[in-house]
Amino acid sequence: MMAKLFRAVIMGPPGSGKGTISERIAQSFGLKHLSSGDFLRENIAADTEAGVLAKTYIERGLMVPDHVMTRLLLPRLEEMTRHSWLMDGFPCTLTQAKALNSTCDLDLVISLNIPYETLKDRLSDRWIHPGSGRVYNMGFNPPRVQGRDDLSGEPLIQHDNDQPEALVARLRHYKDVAKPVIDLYKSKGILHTFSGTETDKIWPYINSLLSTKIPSRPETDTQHIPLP
Ligand SMILES: Nc1nc2c(ncn2[C@@H]2O[C@H](COP(=O)(O)OP(=O)(O)OP(=O)(O)O)[C@@H](O)[C@H]2O)c(=O)[nH]1
Ligand SMILES: Nc1ncnc2c1ncn2[C@H]1C[C@H](O)[C@@H](COP(=O)(O)OP(=O)(O)O)O1
Repeated sequence: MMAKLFRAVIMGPPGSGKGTISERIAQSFGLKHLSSGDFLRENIAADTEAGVLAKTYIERGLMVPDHVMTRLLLPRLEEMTRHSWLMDGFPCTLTQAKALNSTCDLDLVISLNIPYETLKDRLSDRWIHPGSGRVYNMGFNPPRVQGRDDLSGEPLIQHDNDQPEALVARLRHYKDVAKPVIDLYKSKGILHTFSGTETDKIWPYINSLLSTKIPSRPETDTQHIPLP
């Protein structure tokens, strides 16, 4: 018999570790990791109508408008009716949260609360493989060969909007738009907030919370794979 499906969202400012923690959750609990940034990049690469539109905003370091995001993501979620998933990067705004609400019932929302200084240090040290979206940090998870992606060997790049000047504006914007979303999930009783400066210290708390909510891997009957 298939276990109950599980749907979760992870929220947090840029650099808070959503991508990093989502990968750990996906590995440990067998949820599919869905990322708004990855969906956008796939659509841009495939030159879809929404992708072409989204590109004009992303290139300027702007948020993609709500109607483009919902047009892009909701059909993908509707295809996932038989899967458990964890969504990273969506919803970002109250309009997006309401649209998501009308498509599915969330079981849990994880909100990451990380000090500004920590975000600034991490992002100024973040390197990305543009082809895959794989993320490195020169201190925390460096690539095996400096400046090169572990799998493809291709060069890594840094985003202009990861630099401190752009980051201040991105964080201010995140705070403004995320607050009503966080309030909404709090009022639904599904919000869990984790604060700290290190992913490795936050992770055990998230892991134990999810262990109480997802007793076994939802789409297989295998045991949790413990993380190193
Ligand atoms: N030093 C340090 N770096 C970390 C830690 N956790 C994550 N990182 C790095 O910090 C950067 C940001 O982490 P991501 O997982 O990309 O964060 P995100 O919230 O998905 O960021 P956005 O995609 O910008 O929204 C990456 O370079 C990570 O490798 C940590 O505990 N310590
Ligand atoms: N839910 C959402 N609403 C609006 N724009 C979004 C969005 N999710 C992602 N974007 C935009 C912001 C970024 O310009 C771009 C890339 O997303 P990302 O990979 O999550 O961000 P980052 O560049 O901070 O690592 O897409």
